[in-house]
Amino acid sequence: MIASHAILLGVNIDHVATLRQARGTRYPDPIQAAIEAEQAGADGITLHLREDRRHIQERDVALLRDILLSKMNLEMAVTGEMLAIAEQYRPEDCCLVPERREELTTEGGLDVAGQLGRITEACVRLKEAGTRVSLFIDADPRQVEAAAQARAPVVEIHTGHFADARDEQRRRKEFQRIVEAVKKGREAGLQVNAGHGLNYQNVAAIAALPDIVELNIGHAIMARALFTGMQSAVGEMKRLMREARG
Ligand SMILES: CC(=O)[C@@H](O)[C@H](O)COP(=O)(O)O
Ligand SMILES: NCC(=O)COP(=O)(O)O
Repeated sequence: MIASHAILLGVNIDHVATLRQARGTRYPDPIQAAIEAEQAGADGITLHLREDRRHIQERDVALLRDILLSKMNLEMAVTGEMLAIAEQYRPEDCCLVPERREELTTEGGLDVAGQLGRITEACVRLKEAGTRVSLFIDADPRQVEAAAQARAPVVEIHTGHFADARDEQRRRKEFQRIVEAVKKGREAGLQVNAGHGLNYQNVAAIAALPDIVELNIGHAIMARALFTGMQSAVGEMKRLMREARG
């Protein structure tokens, strides 16, 4: 069997900041989490600067910009404020996500097809700032096609519906949707990433898909790290992904 290319892990550190913001203290510091995650093998650090600043703060973005040895994947809404911040800090990657203040976490993918002009403008603006744009989209071929039309080089397929599926039939259906979306993305010449809700139990099925380049995983790794430490939590996720890829 020809081994497919290695799959990369972007570690999302949002929820270290959630714990910090819970009391407004200076600890735990997501900066330390990022450094430890990189030392444990993270191929990149993902952070979501939300409009409501519920966890990651702009200070975190600024410090990590100077500290990271791997790459920064800055997740953000498609707003003038966030585009200006991305132009200021120039992360290697910028993942455009939908955002609603009342949401508990990201609920769905970005509707690229329904706002193609606006998303295309954002992609052009970020490319001019030297940032590689990724669009966080549902496993929907129509959204994949729209992402290609918007000239985004990367898409990140939302795996939350697969992760949240409560029965095997639903999980298989959501998984098949992801398979189709990944195939569509490759056919469109896009880099295809995936993320949201992935954990130590469900990651292998997604990591085994040979055309996926990168997984962005945060909540499950941070939860595990609370008990086993970051080195072990990131290392175990990398091992599961490597084994799944073969
Ligand atoms: C886009 C995505 O799936 C997540 O990275 C998102 O950032 C989750 O938002 P919270 O980190 O606020 O749960
Ligand atoms: N884009 C997905 C991400 O960065 C992490 O999502 P989660 O693992 O915290 O659900």
